[in-house]
Amino acid sequence: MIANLDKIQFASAVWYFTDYKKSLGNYIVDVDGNSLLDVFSQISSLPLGYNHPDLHKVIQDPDNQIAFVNRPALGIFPAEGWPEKLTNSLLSIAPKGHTQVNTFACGSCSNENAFKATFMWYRNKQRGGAPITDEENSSCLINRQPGSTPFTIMSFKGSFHGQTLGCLTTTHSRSIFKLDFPALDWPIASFPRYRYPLEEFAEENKAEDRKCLAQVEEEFERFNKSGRFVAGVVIEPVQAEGGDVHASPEFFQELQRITKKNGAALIIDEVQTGGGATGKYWCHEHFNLPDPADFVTFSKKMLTGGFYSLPEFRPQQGLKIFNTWMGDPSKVLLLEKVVEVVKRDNLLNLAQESGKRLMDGLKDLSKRYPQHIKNNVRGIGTFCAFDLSSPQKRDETFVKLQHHGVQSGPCGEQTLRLRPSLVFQPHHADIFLDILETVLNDI
Ligand SMILES: Cc1ncc(COP(=O)(O)O)c(CNc2csc(C(=O)O)c2)c1O
Repeated sequence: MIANLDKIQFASAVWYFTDYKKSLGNYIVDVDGNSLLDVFSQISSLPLGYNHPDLHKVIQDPDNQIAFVNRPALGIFPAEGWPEKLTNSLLSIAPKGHTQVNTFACGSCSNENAFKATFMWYRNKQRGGAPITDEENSSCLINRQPGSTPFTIMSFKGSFHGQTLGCLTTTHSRSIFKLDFPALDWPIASFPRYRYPLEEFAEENKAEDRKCLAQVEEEFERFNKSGRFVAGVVIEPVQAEGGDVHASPEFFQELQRITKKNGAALIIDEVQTGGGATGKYWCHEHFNLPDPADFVTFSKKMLTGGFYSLPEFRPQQGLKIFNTWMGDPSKVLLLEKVVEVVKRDNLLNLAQESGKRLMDGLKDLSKRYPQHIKNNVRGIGTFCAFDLSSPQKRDETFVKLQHHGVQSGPCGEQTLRLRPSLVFQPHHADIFLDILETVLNDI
């Protein structure tokens, strides 16, 4: 099957063809009939696992079929009832203080448009109400200032924000994503790298926070002095592709203060951390930020891309935060049902309960197999990860887990990350941990 696909397109990234009829709940089934406990869930994008009956009902409902058949250009032809759909789905689970939401196709599209909305907001602040000049309108058509601005977005080493060109400039996780592509010269600061166990290295890790925050301040000063104004800062609550790298609530609280002090926007990229796996819909809500983030971008488990933004970031004109589809109402119909099921079945609490079972078990295995699992087991809810002793051992463990019936996911240099769906229960954690121990005795 891969060979057949490869006749049509590059297919070497395919892991295996999947039987989406037989895949069910937490289990993915390949076309050979092998059933694996899926703790990766399509790169962390399945909210309710495979073939959830409530989602099938959404599609079987005749009132909904119209939305699946007629995909609207949402920016100009929304269907009757669209505001209510957005209210019942996305706004019903919005981060505290957010009342505005836009939908887009994917995570990259959401981050790209958050960057654009940030640049417009920053330029309008500079204008202070002055009219747009003819020189601005003519110069931007040929990519020249003043119409094209010299603004930048600050990002962090190890980050991942997408592979479209603007996002790619803010992505720094793996060279394979960056090689051969042009990149904009935007500021890059360091994301904290902690020593574990955290309780033993509290002072060292606080010093690490201070060092990284000082770099943020330095980059603001360096770029603003040169007129390459930093209009926004984009950051993941946990750097996922970069290796599930965590930072303290205090780091994020201080980052928000520094960002505000420099007149820039804070863009929190919840594409991978958002959607409930951390026990809250929004991971950054574990950080008790003093104020709402200016933007919260999302995709994956939310089934639609998009961003929440504070009212001051609304565009002043049409067609600037805009594209043909602006998302997909059929995905928002599914999301509406997901939100209902998460509430009905208390799945955010389940993520906390299953996550605790995972973390306790992983910490126990890291104590009993220190030669294989490093002592930096980390996670929030089921958004967990552990490091093997080397990239090679990580890869070997990944393959042997697969052969023993577990589909996990690699990230960073030597990390295995867990990204189960929200229907993952404590007994699934036990099954995973038992199989992991079997594999640890075989690597
Ligand atoms: C934190 C964060 N921000 C943005 C993105 C981009 O989302 P998509 O464009 O892939 O939907 C992602 C997507 N994650 C992702 C995992 S592997 C991958 C890839 O392009 O290879 C992408 C993300 O994790």
